Amino acid sequence: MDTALQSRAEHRAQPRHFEWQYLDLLRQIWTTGHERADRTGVGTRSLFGATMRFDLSDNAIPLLTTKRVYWKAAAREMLWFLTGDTNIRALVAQGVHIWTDWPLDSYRKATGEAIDRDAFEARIIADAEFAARWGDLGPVYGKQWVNWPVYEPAGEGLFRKRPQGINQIAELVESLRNNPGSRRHIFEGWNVAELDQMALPPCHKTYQFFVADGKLTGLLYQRSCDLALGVPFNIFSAALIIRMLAQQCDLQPGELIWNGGDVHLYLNHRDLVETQLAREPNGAPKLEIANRPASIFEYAIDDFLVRDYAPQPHISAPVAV
Ligand SMILES: Nc1nc(=O)c2c([nH]1)NC[C@@H]1CN(c3ccc(C(=O)N[C@@H](CCC(=O)O)C(=O)O)cc3)CN21
Ligand SMILES: O=c1ccn([C@H]2C[C@H](O)[C@@H](COP(=O)(O)O)O2)c(=O)[nH]1
Repeated sequence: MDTALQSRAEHRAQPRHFEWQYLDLLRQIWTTGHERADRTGVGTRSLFGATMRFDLSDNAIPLLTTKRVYWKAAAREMLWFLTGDTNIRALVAQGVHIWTDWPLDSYRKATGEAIDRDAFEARIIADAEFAARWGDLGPVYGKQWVNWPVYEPAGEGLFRKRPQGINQIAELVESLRNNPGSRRHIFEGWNVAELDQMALPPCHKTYQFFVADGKLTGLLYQRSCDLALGVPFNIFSAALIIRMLAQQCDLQPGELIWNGGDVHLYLNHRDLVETQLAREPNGAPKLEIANRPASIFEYAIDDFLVRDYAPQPHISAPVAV
């Protein structure tokens, strides 16, 4: 940078709070989004193609401050993905309810039983057989990330499934360590052949990474984005996996770049949108990772500490199933 530019940059006012990107998108979609019917029957306002960038240096973490985000639920979900598990039982046992509505909906439709969510979750925890039958989401994120199925030729035009699939996360750690300049640092959830077995096809489907100057930057492409409920979790989780990968690969955190495809607000989120847009961001939350486990698969929830997070009150909103 020439010196004139540099000194101008140094004298620039404080950068805008990271959260304005989110609030601006919320306002833009609510006021100008394309209104349409959607799969859930709720209806949305929608915009196609959006980007947000978050600086992760100095432990900064993109956790919204204009409403409380239950980041531990998102962190537990991320750890659950990394185990390869796709059954909600382990989540429900930890008090994480964000995936319960989909198996519950299938169960109600299949049996006609008008069971409520708490009773369904209690049965999932109490009865392992019931959980195996009704709690599985199919080969969603965790399965594809750490055990992407591989079929090998078995002669005479037949194929056999390899006992162990591809662990994309383990391979990514190796490639970041051994070939940082690669343009192939990707993990992918969109297994075309298995989409029809999934409770929901992946939304946060593609993650790509970039190493420069000892820093790890990650880009998430999310095809479908519930801006009010899903995205606050998704940006936290994406930042979290960048931080875990950086730690495992002796890199510093760089940036998170979030790219949304169909970014939408459900029509029944009006109260949330109006309440949240009347608030202003405050403070700079930090994430500390208190331990360095031997591998990316060995983090525990207590390894993650969020500091300087004093958000405004939670705003509840219904989830479209
Ligand atoms: N319509 C829709 N939006 C989503 O965000 C979403 C889906 N469906 N289906 C699959 C997963 C599940 N995810 C969810 C589901 C629910 C919440 C939710 O209700 N969040 C509330 C309360 C969280 C809590 O109680 O821990 C929130 O205020 O963040 C968030 C993400 C993200 N995904
Ligand atoms: O991590 C997630 C998972 C899901 N969503 C949202 C995006 C949509 O509102 C629904 C998925 O519906 P599709 O019809 O499959 O697009 O869930 C999210 O924002 N984040």
